[in-house]
Amino acid sequence: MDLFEQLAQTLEERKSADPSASYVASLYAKGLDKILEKVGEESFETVLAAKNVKANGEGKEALIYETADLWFHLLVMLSQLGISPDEVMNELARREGLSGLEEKASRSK
Ligand SMILES: N=c1c2ncn([C@@H]3O[C@H](COP(=O)(O)OP(=O)(O)OP(=O)(O)O)[C@@H](O)[C@H]3O)c2ncn1[C@@H]1O[C@H](COP(=O)(O)O)[C@@H](O)[C@H]1O
Repeated sequence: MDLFEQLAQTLEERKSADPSASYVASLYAKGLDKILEKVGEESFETVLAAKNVKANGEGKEALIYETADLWFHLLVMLSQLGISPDEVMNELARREGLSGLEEKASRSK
């Protein structure tokens, strides 16, 4: 089992956990809008961290930290909506070897 699958299993288990004892359960209890707010916040923080690396060549650890926060909150969002990380992986696998430029050009044909 890979880390995403393992985490997805933990997130599923947290659906019946006490919100006062689990961060994930507290997010579920607050609802999808709160989860989406966290995804937006973590996306913004990831972009800021990446810009800092670009400007100063420093802060790669901060960028890794923020990216982990973002991936984690995306997994919580997917879990809340009943979508497994495997389904996203399958979509990426389907695209493997398909040039993004060719795919975009084929849309207008
Ligand atoms: N990977 C993570 C993980 N990454 C980040 N976070 C939490 O995500 C939150 C994001 O940070 P913020 O500073 O934005 O949080 P905050 O200020 O408390 O948020 P707001 O209340 O302001 O919205 C922090 O509380 C982090 O601890 C995580 N919490 C849990 N996990 C995984 O989820 C599992 C289940 O967690 P619990 O449900 O808490 O047991 C854990 O065992 C971990 O594997």
